Amino acid sequence: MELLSECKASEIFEGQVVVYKHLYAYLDSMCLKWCLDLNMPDIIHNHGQPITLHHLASTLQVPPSKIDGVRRFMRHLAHNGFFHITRLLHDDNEEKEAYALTIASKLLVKGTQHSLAPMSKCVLDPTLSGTYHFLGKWTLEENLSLSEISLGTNLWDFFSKNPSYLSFFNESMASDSQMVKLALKDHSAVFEGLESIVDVGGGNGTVSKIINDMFPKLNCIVFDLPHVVENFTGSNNLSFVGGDMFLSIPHAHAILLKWILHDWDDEHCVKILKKCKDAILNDVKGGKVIIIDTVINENHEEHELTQLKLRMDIMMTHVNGKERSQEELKKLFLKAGFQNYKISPLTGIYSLIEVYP
Ligand SMILES: C[S@@+](CC[C@H](N)C(=O)[O-])C[C@H]1O[C@@H](n2cnc3c(N)ncnc32)[C@H](O)[C@@H]1O
Ligand SMILES: O=c1cc(-c2ccc(O)cc2)oc2c(O)c(O)ccc12
Repeated sequence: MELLSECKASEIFEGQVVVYKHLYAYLDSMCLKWCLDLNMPDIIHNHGQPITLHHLASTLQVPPSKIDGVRRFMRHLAHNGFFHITRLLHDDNEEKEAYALTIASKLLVKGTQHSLAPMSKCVLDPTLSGTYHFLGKWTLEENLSLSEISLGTNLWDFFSKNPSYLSFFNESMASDSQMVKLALKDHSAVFEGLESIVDVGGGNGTVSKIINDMFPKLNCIVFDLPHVVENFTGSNNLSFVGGDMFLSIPHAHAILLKWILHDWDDEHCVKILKKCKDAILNDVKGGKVIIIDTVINENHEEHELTQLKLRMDIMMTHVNGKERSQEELKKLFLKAGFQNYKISPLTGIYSLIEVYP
């Protein structure tokens, strides 16, 4: 039987485009990796003005046979918003194409405050990204996370056994957290009046340092697994404490969970939230859990934003986590014994949620 006998040829070709777009989508990621491996954003930034293909190729010492390859990669990246192609008048009075940074590629320049280069390097790392070849196996294996299937151990144990990956991951999380700094500026009221806060799963303390800079009198405790925090030292109002959030969380006025709940399945989330509830000092008014996480809002946001969040949802299989809708989060809050919550959009991918006991 011909499955498509009822369809017009044009519809079949549209279907082919859908399939091929998905099939080749990983090449977008590979081009991004190419661009970072060759330091393109830094080279253009250091050049101080749009750079011609010839100049780019000579800076990189690209052999003549590959210069056209560079042009094609740059064309692809420009088409996807990473570079502007402008025209420069050369000494010989001839106009030449030149590449300029866009906001997206400025975010990939290394060593700047808002650099997402560490995040990109981590996500594109062959060992970590290679785990996604096992999604089929993940589906058929009861309970196991993708990391357990492909790396042989859960992600947090993998990091404890591979310290270079741990700092790689921490730096990538820290680079994302600098973006949160931009967003929190307009939401500083959530921290007002608090005397202490525990940043659960706070990694190298980037978010806590941001909050501490905004509120120097606020006592911030970065709480993470012992091997994660063992080499960090705090300062006046910022300290690092090692422990396990499933056992006990230090007491404070507020508990912060940034990018924690989406790392876990519902059962673990309820356990974490119950421990948070126990940790909120009950002799204070205004005690709460502050959550910074991704919330899927399919019917009320741009298609592209939902698409990104749904991709992240697939990514979370590496720890058996997931991205949730407001309704799914509400169920977790109520199950953990919380009474009330308030969700505000923060940035593109983040929402800010205050949960009250
Ligand atoms: C996705 S990272 C988020 C880091 C940080 N909150 C941020 O957004 O930049 C999750 C963090 O949870 C920590 N973590 C995992 N299991 C934990 C546990 N049982 N107790 C405390 N922290 C844990 C990890 O070590 C890691 O730093
Ligand atoms: O951006 C990431 C990337 C990871 C990641 C992907 C694949 C692996 O094999 C390991 C790590 O994990 C993340 C994560 O757990 C999170 O909460 C936020 C972002 C990312």
